[in-house]
Amino acid sequence: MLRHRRPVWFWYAVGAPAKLARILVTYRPVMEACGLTEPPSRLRMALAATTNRTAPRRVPRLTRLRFTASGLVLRIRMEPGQEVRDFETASERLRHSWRAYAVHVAALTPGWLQIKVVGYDVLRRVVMPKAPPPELLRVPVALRSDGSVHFRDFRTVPHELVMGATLSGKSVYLRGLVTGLAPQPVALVGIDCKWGVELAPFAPRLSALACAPEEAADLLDVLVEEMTQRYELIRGVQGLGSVPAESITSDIWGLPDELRPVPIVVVVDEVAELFLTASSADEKRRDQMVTQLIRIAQLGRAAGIYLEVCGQRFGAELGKGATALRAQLTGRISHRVNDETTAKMALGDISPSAVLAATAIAPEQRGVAVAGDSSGGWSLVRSPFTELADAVATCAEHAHLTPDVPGLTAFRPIPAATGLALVAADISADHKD
Ligand SMILES: Nc1ncnc2c1ncn2[C@@H]1O[C@H](COP(=O)(O)OP(=O)(O)OP(=O)(O)O)[C@@H](O)[C@H]1O
Repeated sequence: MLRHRRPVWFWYAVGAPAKLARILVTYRPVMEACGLTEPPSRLRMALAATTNRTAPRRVPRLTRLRFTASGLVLRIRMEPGQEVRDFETASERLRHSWRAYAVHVAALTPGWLQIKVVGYDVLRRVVMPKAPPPELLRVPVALRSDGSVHFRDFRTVPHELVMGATLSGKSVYLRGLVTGLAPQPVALVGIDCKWGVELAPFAPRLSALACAPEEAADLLDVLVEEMTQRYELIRGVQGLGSVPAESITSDIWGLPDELRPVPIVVVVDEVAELFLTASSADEKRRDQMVTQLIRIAQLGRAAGIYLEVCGQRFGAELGKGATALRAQLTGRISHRVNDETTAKMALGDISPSAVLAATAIAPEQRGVAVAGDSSGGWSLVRSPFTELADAVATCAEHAHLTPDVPGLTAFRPIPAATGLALVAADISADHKD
């Protein structure tokens, strides 16, 4: 992966035009050499026989070619008898034939497919493409190896598990996520049993923070209570006689704007700490916490409560409830892991090739991860490097947006009044400058 050391501008100035010329000139011979042609039709063969010639084999038609920041995208019409898997199997051969860094095949409509020819290693130095207008709860968190953007979309994938060995890039990934969510009307809740070292710097933008297992247990109880109240609200609105049939809702998103509670994103850093016990009293608390986490994972989506759970390892050996919780976390991100078992914990139920890809991430590829979801799809991604100072500055800048969730007030790390005072001080300092 770290072979191509040419700067990105080289791709625009030299690589892209050269690649275009190579593909156009060699398209037919490459298709033939890669076994992606089909025998001619009977009519063609008959016509050719009348002139004593041999009819050429049918080549899938290249109908469109588009430049992107990282390569070229070919739109291809397949010949009868071909399927997308033929091209997927040949992708390594196509890659070498066109001297590309990577080739990704994707199905379009029946009979059509797209081939992304990636010119260089886009994950070596992550440059995110121009951001589309921000959408609520949809944050561009990483770049995929095919040059497209990987979004953390809480409305599509409500809960996610982020795994990785120490120094693999989990915190940088979380920083990017928090930075993306900070300007949105979302309540951020942190559970960081590493004494708060990872999440406490974001305190101005957090509606609640727990830095010890005892606090985490209380906070989770409050979150479950909040979830229950939201369900009661939804049920109350459903029960109103005046509600037209088309407005009946089963989650907070169908509620009228003035009634809809603010979505809550709960970030749990180092989940294994929640499972650790030293005494039988701890065990009771642990069981209660895990049950509450599982309840949020099972029922939170409709109530607008989402989980982002991070850890170095997350398997059955953590104790009762660990596998049940993991099964509810649909989104999976696995950074470099120390052993295959850990990769299997994160990605085993997604695809064996995803497990292989995660175990192949080298220690120097910090921030590189395999992103998968339970649909079986996965891709290699890398988050852009976000400095802690930048993430902290974004949180301070948007401190005034921190929603006041009444149940969470006791856990708010910086009381609302102080947060506003900080912003006011910031603004007056800016004016003086
Ligand atoms: N996306 C990235 N791009 C470039 N460098 C990165 C990236 N992610 C991580 N790094 C580098 O790796 C270092 C460690 O990353 P990070 O602190 O996120 O690891 P971690 O998995 O949270 O480790 P720990 O579990 O020990 O806290 C960072 O300080 C940074 O230098």
